[in-house]
Amino acid sequence: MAHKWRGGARALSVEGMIELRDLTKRYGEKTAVDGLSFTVRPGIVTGFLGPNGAGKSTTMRMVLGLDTPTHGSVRIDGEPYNHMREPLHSIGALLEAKGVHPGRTAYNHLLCMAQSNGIPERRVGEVLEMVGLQDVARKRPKGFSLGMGQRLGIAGALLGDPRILMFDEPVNGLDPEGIHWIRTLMQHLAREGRTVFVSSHLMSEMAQTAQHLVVIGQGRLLADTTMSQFIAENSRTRVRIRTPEPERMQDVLVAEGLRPVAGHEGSLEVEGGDAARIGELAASHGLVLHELSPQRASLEEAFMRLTAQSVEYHAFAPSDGPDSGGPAGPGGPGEPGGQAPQPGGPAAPPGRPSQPAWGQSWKKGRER
Ligand SMILES: Nc1ncnc2c1ncn2[C@@H]1O[C@H](COP(=O)(O)OP(=O)(O)OP(=O)(O)O)[C@@H](O)[C@H]1O
Repeated sequence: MAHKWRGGARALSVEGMIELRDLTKRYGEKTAVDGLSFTVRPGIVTGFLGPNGAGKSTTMRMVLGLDTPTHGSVRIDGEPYNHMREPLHSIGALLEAKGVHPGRTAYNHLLCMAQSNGIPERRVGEVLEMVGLQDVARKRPKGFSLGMGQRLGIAGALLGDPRILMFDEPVNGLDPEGIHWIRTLMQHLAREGRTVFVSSHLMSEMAQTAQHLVVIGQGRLLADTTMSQFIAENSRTRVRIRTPEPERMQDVLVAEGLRPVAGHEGSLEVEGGDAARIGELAASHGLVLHELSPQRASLEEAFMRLTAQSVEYHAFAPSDGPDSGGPAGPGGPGEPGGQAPQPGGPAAPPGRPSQPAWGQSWKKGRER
């Protein structure tokens, strides 16, 4: 990956872009992708998010011409994938299902890909080194760990030194070191001016990796926006208050038209409250505060709010029983057995209707 991509006249138009226009895919009665239109641009990592079954993999398969759209179109660098003579030079992809010939070594697998795309053999050694698989180049991938398999898939994606890279769930099942490696690689590729389009279920991972987000639910576009705008537009802020006189504080807040709810460990939480105003109110009533902290919503929370209506298969967390609405305890965010804590992310507010537990108890029921 020696060069940076520089813009010529073509680069100003469509080069490095993936353009979807009214893309639709139906499988019988099922509409997997429903009129999607968006453009993925170079120089940044674009995260592609959506609950299970939202249509991410189907969309990515249509980008690569592996599935035929029922309606609409996808263009890469201005043309459909199937019109490209040597597509690996334009777009490299890692899809969930890896097609590796069981009898071929890692080296030969890449060599076959290279030969069918007019790529010189020396590039095979280069990409194996880039992904750290040079020592196992002559081994068969069937004995590879999940992480090694992902690295081999990424080596294949990088083979043609393409300007556009597309990864479907690249960190699925990887250990922290593997996740860190892929994240760093994607950011590096984007800094080189490449287009990086990556799907993931891991909200916290996307928060650290992507600058732009495309969110879909049940095949439809829900958001196409920057990361910071996405969080701001789809989440509400909350203020946490801790005081030795919670009842009196509550009365003061209610008198101001605010709606405090019982928070974690005896705290009060106010949706949409302004911390400065609450602090002034407390001072004017002589109330001692032990904590007054705005709770910034995490990407995970913003995502769940946005997609709550469009998840395909709902399952409910154990907390949906009689205890739902109580203080966040074990199993709640940040607690053992709960969702991964988010940097700056709040605990689930008590009193709020429970939402499906992300990544905990959702299971797909595929017709495939
Ligand atoms: N070949 C197929 N035949 C029938 N239905 C399909 C087929 N492929 C996908 N679907 C359905 O289309 C919908 C979208 O599936 P898709 O795999 O694209 O979603 P996804 O967002 O990638 O999900 P996940 O994150 O769980 O992988 C699902 O309801 C799925 O069951």
